[in-house]
Amino acid sequence: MQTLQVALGERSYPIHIGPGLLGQPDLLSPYIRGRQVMLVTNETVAPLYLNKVKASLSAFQVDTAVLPDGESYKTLDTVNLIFDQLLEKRHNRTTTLIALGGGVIGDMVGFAAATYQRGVDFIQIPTTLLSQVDSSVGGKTGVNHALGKNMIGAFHQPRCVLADTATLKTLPLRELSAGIAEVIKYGLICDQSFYAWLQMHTKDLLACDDTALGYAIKRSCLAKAEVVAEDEREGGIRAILNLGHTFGHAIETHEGYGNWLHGEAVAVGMLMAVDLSIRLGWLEAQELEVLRRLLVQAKLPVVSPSDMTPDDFLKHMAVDKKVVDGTLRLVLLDAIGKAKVTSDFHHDALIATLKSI
Ligand SMILES: NC(=O)c1ccc[n+]([C@@H]2O[C@H](COP(=O)([O-])OP(=O)(O)OC[C@H]3O[C@@H](n4cnc5c(N)ncnc54)[C@H](O)[C@@H]3O)[C@@H](O)[C@H]2O)c1
Ligand SMILES: O=C(O)C(=O)C[C@@H](O)[C@H](O)[C@H](O)COP(=O)(O)O
Ligand SMILES: [Zn+2]
Repeated sequence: MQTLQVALGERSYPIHIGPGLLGQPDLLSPYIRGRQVMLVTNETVAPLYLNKVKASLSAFQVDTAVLPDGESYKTLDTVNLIFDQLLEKRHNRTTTLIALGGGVIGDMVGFAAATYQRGVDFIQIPTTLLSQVDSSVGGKTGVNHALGKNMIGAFHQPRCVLADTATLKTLPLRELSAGIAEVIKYGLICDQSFYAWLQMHTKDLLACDDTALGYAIKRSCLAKAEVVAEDEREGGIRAILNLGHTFGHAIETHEGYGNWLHGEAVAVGMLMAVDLSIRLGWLEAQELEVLRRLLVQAKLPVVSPSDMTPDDFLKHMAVDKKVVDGTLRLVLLDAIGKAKVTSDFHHDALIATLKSI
């Protein structure tokens, strides 16, 4: 097991990464303050891992909520099902919510924890690659709105993150690929040598090789922990974690939540960000092909949805959370490993990118 730390003063917390961590009581109990625990998962993950986690919590009053599975259920109505359980089982302010599942469960449970009785503790047990490298860390929680991704939410940090890499053995290949998209993001925004490593080892990640997965998860969490420690609430630098997301969220919203996986939409979005950075003269032209090859290797899409026009993109991008006073800001690259948030691009260049990808 490897342990990283998210350094946020009194809200600091560990990220434990390794195989076989589920079912170890000592990794969870130090982070549970009261006697009550609400273990929340979904219909797919429950038969796989719920009993194992529950068995490790025998010292507590454990209640469970099993939610429907899918991005289309990442809504206030589904979060309300968590509140129903919490109230029916009389959970008080010392309760701890535990999110067992992918990013959809993590985001919703985090939001329920941020708002139940004005805020209670929660723990992340991520079981997808995407949630182990990204969504379980950093405290962004929330739900989707029909008009925009993650539009309702709160910053609320978990008390600890337990990433059992053995759970990835049951993950469908398409979901593994979606997680690799966020891993590639870290190479692009802050680590050129990790990006080069990914060119060599993406096939190992797809084959669920323990060493490769362990390294990629650790490197990604380290990058995210550093950025979050510097800028917890996205006043500045944290926005680089949004590379490809302004385009990607537009795809997810337009296509209907769940039809394009988050990682798939981000993959095409990153290609757009690289294409635009090249058009602006900031990045070497060859980088578009390098990224395209890597995404293809990772079995990710490299073309935007056939039914989306540039106007469709612009409509959705206009509600992006990085928009300031009506001005769109994008995360673009000055070099591989060097991202910036900028509004310094010509509208025609953006349209050319939207048309060409
Ligand atoms: N909060 C953040 O910082 C942040 C960061 C990135 C993404 N996100 C959000 O995360 C969500 C995507 O997360 P995701 O990719 O984990 O998707 P997901 O939560 O929908 O999980 C993907 C699928 O895998 C299933 N699953 C989970 N673990 C499994 C396992 N071990 N074995 C078999 N099946 C398993 C799930 O039930 C689901 O069907 C999006 O809503 C995105 O917006 C949030
Ligand atoms: O943690 C962050 O900050 C991120 O931007 C990570 C992203 O991968 C993630 O998809 C996040 O939920 C997007 O945030 P949003 O603020 O654009 O909704
Ligand atoms: Zn993301």
